Amino acid sequence: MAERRAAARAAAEPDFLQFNDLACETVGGRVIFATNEWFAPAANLLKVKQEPPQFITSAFTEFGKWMDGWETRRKRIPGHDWCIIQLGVPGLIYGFDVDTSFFTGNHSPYVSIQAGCLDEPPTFTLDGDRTGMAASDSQLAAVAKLGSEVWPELVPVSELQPGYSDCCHNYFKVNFTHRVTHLRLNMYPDGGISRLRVYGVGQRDWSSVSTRQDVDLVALTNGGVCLGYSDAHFGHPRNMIGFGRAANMADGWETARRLDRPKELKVDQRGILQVPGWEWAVFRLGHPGVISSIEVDTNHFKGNFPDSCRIEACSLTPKEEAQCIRTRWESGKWQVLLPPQKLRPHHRHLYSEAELTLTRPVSHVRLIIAPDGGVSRLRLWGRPTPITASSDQSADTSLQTLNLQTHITACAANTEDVKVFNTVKK
Ligand SMILES: NC(=O)NC(NC(N)=O)C(=O)[O-]
Repeated sequence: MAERRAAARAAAEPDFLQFNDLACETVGGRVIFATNEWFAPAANLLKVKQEPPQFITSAFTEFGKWMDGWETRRKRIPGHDWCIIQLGVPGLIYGFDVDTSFFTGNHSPYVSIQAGCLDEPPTFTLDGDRTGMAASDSQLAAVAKLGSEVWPELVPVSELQPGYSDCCHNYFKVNFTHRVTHLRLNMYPDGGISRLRVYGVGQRDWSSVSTRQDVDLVALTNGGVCLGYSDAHFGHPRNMIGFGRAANMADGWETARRLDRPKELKVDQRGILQVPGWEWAVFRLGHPGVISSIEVDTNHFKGNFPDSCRIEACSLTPKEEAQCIRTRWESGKWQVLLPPQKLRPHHRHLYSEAELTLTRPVSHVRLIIAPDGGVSRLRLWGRPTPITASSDQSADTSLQTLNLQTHITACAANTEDVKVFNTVKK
């Protein structure tokens, strides 16, 4: 019953929720200006997903009811409230979730979102105004220099549902093909919003990166993105490419226990479990490159780390990528990058060049774990390879080519995979 409910919920959710949150505080997203923050600060909008909005009936501050979101005072002057958010990872935006959890009777009735595409980040941070008056003239003048009034609209003025649990997610799909660095979130005329999730794919400026410098090519901050997976029961694989080390198990990739594990377990000469099934996650690198070292971190996974892992890689054109997504990544192009490795609990596994079996540039990788379990971080260190017009991977860096429709297919396929996984052995 619970599974059926989860499947129905997943079917109703938009596909863009599979992408990365480019504004979250953990990737460096921050609010640089808010017209008013009387009841609750706008910084709450960007809290990490693992900290869902709370409501504490008995919690009050000297300003009023404590709320876990951004809440302005009831406006008694002309205008509307708005704030400016600097994305932690500039990139292409595919959709928003404006979450109004627990704002009932004080939620913002209308919202719109504008995009800033700035070459130079502003050098100031302005504190939100808690006095209940309008932001000062000098604050507004500084913000006006950003041009926020004229920024293009990603979400036109739209009605918001209040924060009851069955309608608090207000999803907005976006069709905008420019790299976004900032957002202006407008509330009409005032009120509260608990969280803003900005789903997209990072776009790093690679011109400043030397081809002789090792970088984590799959990092979210460098434009890496998860394009498919077999199971994400407890944690999404995109968490593995997040910033720093994982805060806890929820900040990693964790699958359900596979039901096809043999009743009696056996190991081979290397001590690796002999099991019929495995779980997988595919990533596109932020830039094609030659991978020279790998980190697989099972931090926090102590009784539920995978027995072993291996990594495969390949180089795909956007057309080939679309085809792979349609066929659920069963393409024959995969080649072994890291042969099977026995894993340890709660441990940072480092693999050097000598242990890797591919020396050519790749654009996609597939992490395979057996039989199931959790991995908190995956780091793929390597050198970005120069892109020539004739190169196979020429368009891979232009994430504008990401085909959302094929991604939807992959997500639908994964839902099916979860069903298949419960009854059929791989
Ligand atoms: N009970 C309330 O939530 N009142 C007010 N909001 C807060 N946070 O106190 C309001 O009406 O805007």
